[in-house]
Amino acid sequence: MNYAVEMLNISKQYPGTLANDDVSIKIKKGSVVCLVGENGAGKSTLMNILYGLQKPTTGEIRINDKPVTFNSSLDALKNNIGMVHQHFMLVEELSVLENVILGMEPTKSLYIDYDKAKKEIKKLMRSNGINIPVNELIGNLPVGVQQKVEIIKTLYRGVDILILDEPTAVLTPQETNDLFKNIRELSSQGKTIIFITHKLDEVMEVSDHIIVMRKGKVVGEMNTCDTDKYQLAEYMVGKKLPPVMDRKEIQGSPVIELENVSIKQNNGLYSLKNINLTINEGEVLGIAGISGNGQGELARVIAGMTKPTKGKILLENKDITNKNRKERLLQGISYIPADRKKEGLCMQWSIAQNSIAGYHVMPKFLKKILGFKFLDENKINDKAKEMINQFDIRTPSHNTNVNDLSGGNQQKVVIARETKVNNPKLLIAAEPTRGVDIGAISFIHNYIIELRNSKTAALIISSDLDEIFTLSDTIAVLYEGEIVCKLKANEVTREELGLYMAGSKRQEDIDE
Ligand SMILES: Nc1ncnc2c1ncn2[C@@H]1O[C@H](COP(=O)(O)OP(=O)(O)OP(=O)(O)O)[C@@H](O)[C@H]1O
Repeated sequence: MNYAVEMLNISKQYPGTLANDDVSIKIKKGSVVCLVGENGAGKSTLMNILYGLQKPTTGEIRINDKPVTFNSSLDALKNNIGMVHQHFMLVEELSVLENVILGMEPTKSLYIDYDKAKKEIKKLMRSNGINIPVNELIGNLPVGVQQKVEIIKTLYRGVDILILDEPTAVLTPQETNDLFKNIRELSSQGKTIIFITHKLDEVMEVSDHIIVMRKGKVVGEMNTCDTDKYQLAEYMVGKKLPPVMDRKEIQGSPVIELENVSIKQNNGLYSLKNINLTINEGEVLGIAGISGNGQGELARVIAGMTKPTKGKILLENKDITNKNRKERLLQGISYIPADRKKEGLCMQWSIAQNSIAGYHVMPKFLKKILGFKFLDENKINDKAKEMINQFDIRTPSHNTNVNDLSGGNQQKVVIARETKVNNPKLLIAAEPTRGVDIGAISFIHNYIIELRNSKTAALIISSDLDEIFTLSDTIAVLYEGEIVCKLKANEVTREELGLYMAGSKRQEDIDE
């Protein structure tokens, strides 16, 4: 049999963690294979080994029947293997063209032959149904388009085997559809695609074959046509997931109120325009909408990271418009940011240090959590161990750097800190389950509803409509910085919401 990839008896030992434990996989040429499994199962490690970023402790790799040894990703590229990471490796200040040819610039009489490069890239784009302005700066492009640039970059390098690590985590549904079209096109050209994801609908839609990992081992393999997403979910978690918790009926008073809040940017455009909204005790308000329509700004203006140009913000009837982030934190506003690496964690700090990061300079919190107004390492470690247990954070120790955790486990550290240290009156959670496995999603969803049942108000921003429907009492849609509808979650359908997300406005729903 002609396999594109064979990884045989691969083990990878990190200090304290056996990330891959005698893993063997064989991948047929031209197939689309999904690699699934719980957080920390070893999926990224296995793919980083295939891409030459990590060396296996033991084991063998064969590409197109030939044994290979990789010392770096350059070796992998020489064997026509490419990888697109969750966090793109593009230079924002350079153009699409410059990024694609970076390190592989064609030359003519000692100068870069941009015309030749442009022709080649345009040809690649045409044959893959991709259309991107090649002279545009990367920093000006939406993430979905940046990802296409990453794919074109790998194809420019002649890649036949393409690894995509959670490629849809940052994409809108439309961008995800486009990506799947590209994947099908590439597979029909004989390219082999390996796709890591936690989203089971995507697995069922895009793959031919599925490999399930748990605790460093391959625990199952199947053809996609022989399973369904419910069976797969059970396979991945090893048990049935608990149902979503019942909601208590709560007649709460307002926790947070926004009155005509606007943010005008330097270019004169508004990222938020006349936002009026109230979230009551025991209410989850879900913000739906295609990302880039003001969701990030809304979270940040309430958290106190940015100031509104106009309007008022009230917390329990008190004006907090001019209070900064630290003051709002002290008053009970917790914030789980969408990007855990940029805003949620100090990546070089340990879990224990991150478990109180931000709060560590506030004596009031230190007294509340540790019993003292100063830092006591033993108490911090105990607190971190408690969080590790409650949130099932997979790590060898509380002293492990968060940089060495798998993506989903990093996310759990942020959620644990923002909900356990602060006991929030208002929880702002942007994409709270991004990169998190289905078992942990179920835990986090139930945990947010438990907080809501004990009267916490919550603002949930999510590009995943299933998540919005699961968590919300009320749903609002943001479109171009404005709230275009606000409805009870049980009175709106997905289809209706889709229309509002595309900009169709219903004023009577906004006037409360
Ligand atoms: N550089 C590293 N040093 C030490 N341990 C690491 C390192 N990278 C990963 N690990 C550990 O190896 C294990 C497997 O991690 P890996 O990132 O491969 O999991 P994953 O299946 O991709 O998880 P996720 O779905 O959360 O992304 C985890 O326990 C993680 O903490």
